Amino acid sequence: MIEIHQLKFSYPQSKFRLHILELVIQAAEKVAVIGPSGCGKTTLLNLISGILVPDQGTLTSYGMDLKALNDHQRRAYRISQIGFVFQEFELIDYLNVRENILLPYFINGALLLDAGVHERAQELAASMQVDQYFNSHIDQISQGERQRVAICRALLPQPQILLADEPTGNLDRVNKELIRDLLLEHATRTNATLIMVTHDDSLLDRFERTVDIERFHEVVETV
Ligand SMILES: Nc1ncnc2c1ncn2[C@@H]1O[C@H](COP(=O)(O)OP(=O)(O)OP(=O)(O)O)[C@@H](O)[C@H]1O
Repeated sequence: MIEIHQLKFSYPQSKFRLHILELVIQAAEKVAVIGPSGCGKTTLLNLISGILVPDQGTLTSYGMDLKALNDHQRRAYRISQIGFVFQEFELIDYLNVRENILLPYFINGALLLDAGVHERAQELAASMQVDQYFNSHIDQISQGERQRVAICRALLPQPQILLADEPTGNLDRVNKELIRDLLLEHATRTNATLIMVTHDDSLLDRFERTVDIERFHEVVETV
């Protein structure tokens, strides 16, 4: 469960102020996050993942008060609990599909790359319908396939919380729905919490809840 109470956050040298009075996301809930551009959707995901830290208030994730953790503990939380999928995929062009999926294991010493992980990578690629490209380079596959590879990478460490920031933004209609459905199906199968930011109202109907960030916070402009 993710619980936010009286959270206040601002960036240095920015007039933007995020103030979320109360937001509770249940464990394993599938939530779509909406709201106009600049209202703080990405900021919220970065707070939940521990990349950003609230200035005030509390943000508790699966019993952990993120503000009370030190940098090392927050990084450990992020590596062990969070899977992040981005609009721009953030794949590495000079690595092949398999290497991109395994990337978290190359860069995080805390994750152990053993035979089971290799096997799971193969299974995930099959479930995301990209296993036939395992040894292909990223520039040899389509946009929709790239996003599915990025999802495999996010899912491989078996995160409890899957955060997706406008993951369908650059895709055509068929791929938008496919990516949404694959995220939902995988989160359901693994009992993960899924929080997906989207601007596309036509994708909302399959989520358990839609959270409109504007309704949860007030933006205070200061001079
Ligand atoms: N690193 C930063 N430093 C300063 N200001 C920032 C930073 N990142 C975001 N902002 C500002 O914070 C506000 C909220 O940004 P955020 O990216 O969270 O909005 P968003 O709702 O995700 O927008 P969009 O739908 O356009 O992606 C914006 O006004 C943005 O300019």
